[in-house]
Amino acid sequence: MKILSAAQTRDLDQATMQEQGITSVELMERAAQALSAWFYEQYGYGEIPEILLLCGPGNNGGDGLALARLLQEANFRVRVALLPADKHSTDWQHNRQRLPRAVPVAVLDPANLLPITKGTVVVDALFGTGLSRPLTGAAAAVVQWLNEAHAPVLAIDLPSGLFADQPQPADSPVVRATHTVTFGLPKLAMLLPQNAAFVGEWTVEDIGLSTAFIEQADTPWHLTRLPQETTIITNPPRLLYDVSLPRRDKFAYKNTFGHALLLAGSQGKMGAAVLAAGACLRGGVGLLTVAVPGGGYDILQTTRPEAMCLPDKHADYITELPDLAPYQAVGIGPGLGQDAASLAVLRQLLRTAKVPLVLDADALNLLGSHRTLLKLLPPDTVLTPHVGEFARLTEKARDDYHRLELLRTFAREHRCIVVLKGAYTAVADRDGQLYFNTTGNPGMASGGSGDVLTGLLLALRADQRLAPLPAVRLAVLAHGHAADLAVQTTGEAGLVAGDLVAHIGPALRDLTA
Ligand SMILES: NC(=O)C1=CN([C@@H]2O[C@H](COP(=O)(O)OP(=O)(O)OC[C@H]3O[C@@H](n4cnc5c(N)ncnc54)[C@H](O)[C@@H]3O)[C@@H](O)[C@H]2O)[C@@H](O)CC1
Ligand SMILES: Nc1ncnc2c1ncn2[C@@H]1O[C@H](COP(=O)(O)OP(=O)(O)O)[C@@H](O)[C@H]1O
Ligand SMILES: [K+]
Repeated sequence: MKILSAAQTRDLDQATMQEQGITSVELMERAAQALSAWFYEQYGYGEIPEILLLCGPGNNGGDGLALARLLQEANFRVRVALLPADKHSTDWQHNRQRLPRAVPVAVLDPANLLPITKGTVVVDALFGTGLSRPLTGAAAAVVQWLNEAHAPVLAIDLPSGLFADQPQPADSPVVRATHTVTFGLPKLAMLLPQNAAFVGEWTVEDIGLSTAFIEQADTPWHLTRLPQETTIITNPPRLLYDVSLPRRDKFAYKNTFGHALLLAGSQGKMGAAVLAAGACLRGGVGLLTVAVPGGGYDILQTTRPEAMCLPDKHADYITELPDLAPYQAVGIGPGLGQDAASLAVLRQLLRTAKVPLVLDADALNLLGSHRTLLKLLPPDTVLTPHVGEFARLTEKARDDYHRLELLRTFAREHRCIVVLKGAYTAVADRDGQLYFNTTGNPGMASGGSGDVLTGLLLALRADQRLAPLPAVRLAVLAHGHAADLAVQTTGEAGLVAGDLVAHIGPALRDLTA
């Protein structure tokens, strides 16, 4: 799925009207119907004493007016408050006229904003994708008043004051919504941690926007999602995959799935090696060899009997690079430590490897503190930094948008695939395209989750049937999906990295086309 800019979103609306021969008012009606359906699902009859709709002067306000009518018809108690304005959009005027007289309408007086009654649900229909500058004056006063009321707020399309695709000044007011319902496609702003407090939970409502337009639209931003049922009616329903694991051939041989080498662990951090090894095995690798410090031999052999083990001559950390000839992919980093000897192993690996590499954790920290090594990265190497590790590889980002630019630039410059881990993990490839992952949950924010991802990436990079980018997108999607399956029994607090390993199998089964 693609993510479009605010300008492209406007063109998409136009293209939809032309393609389907409908007016903008009809499109607005679809939006309002989707919103009212959201209300019915969220709140039963009589559950909310009142819905207060705050409407701006443009089509976002028009959506609000149309929604007010539909909710009134469905017997919700509604009240409309208009932002003072000299001009209103044509569709706004149309829906203002259609609003039943029974709905009380007032114009907001920024100098005299009355308290919001407890229990009232507020709809923020002030501004959407048409916001052209930060909010000031009356609009800013209304937003501040709304935020101070701490009422439940449903934002239409976008929380007012938030730009869809670029940062707003730090001190400019933005509505803090509890929920945002957006149309057609998510907006870039919704995926960034810096906007989480404004956007709240979000959902995308399908209003039948032109798929032909979306298909041809040029954008660097994409989403990776679980398989979706086709909207075309087929019997049985067909699934559309963003990325998938090919089925295994009846006569499959372990070579097809590759022999992977994992270099991981140091004294006190053998758990990272065990978790990554477990994930690699559950990820379907043909054979796995794990190079560990000498002192980690028994641990690895006991916990992961399916893997072969190469103990280093040093007891506490890895000092030697094994002969790489047998392997189809190599992973390095989980629990590695940053000893000078391990740095030398990393350098030698980068110089000599002819197979796909996955670099994580301390391997990234070593790269960050010895940046001349970056020149040695073989093409399509996979790096899996979290935000802190990424800053060590590049620079401290000004904000989340700047970080995305640094990410795309880094991936292009070093011709590698960078997996920037977070709630919406972002995969950047060497062509400058970026894919946000949509699976996973906050239960993953505990030690070892990243090690599991490294192991799974290693397995899928060793799989001879998968190209680099699809393998990485699939690993990230499956990792989050494993967590979403596991959390159903463990709960978020109780989710540990080992649960992710245990659910990789079912997650990959769901992603097998
Ligand atoms: N165009 C369409 O066909 C559809 C549009 N939809 C809705 O329309 C919205 C976009 O509508 P518009 O393009 O009219 O834009 P908005 O309603 O988001 O805002 C535009 C209006 O706000 C004013 N404005 C912009 N920035 C301002 C600021 N900082 N301070 C004060 N005034 C400011 C503009 O001059 C204009 O009057 C979407 O977010 C969505 O909610 C939906 O109804 C779906 C269909
Ligand atoms: N709130 C969250 N929602 C979804 N995924 C998350 C969340 N927090 C962390 N994750 C995922 O968990 C993993 C954590 O990896 P990392 O930061 O390396 O931690 P660790 O080193 O403890 O394993 C990443 O894949 C990240 O995307
Ligand atoms: K809004």
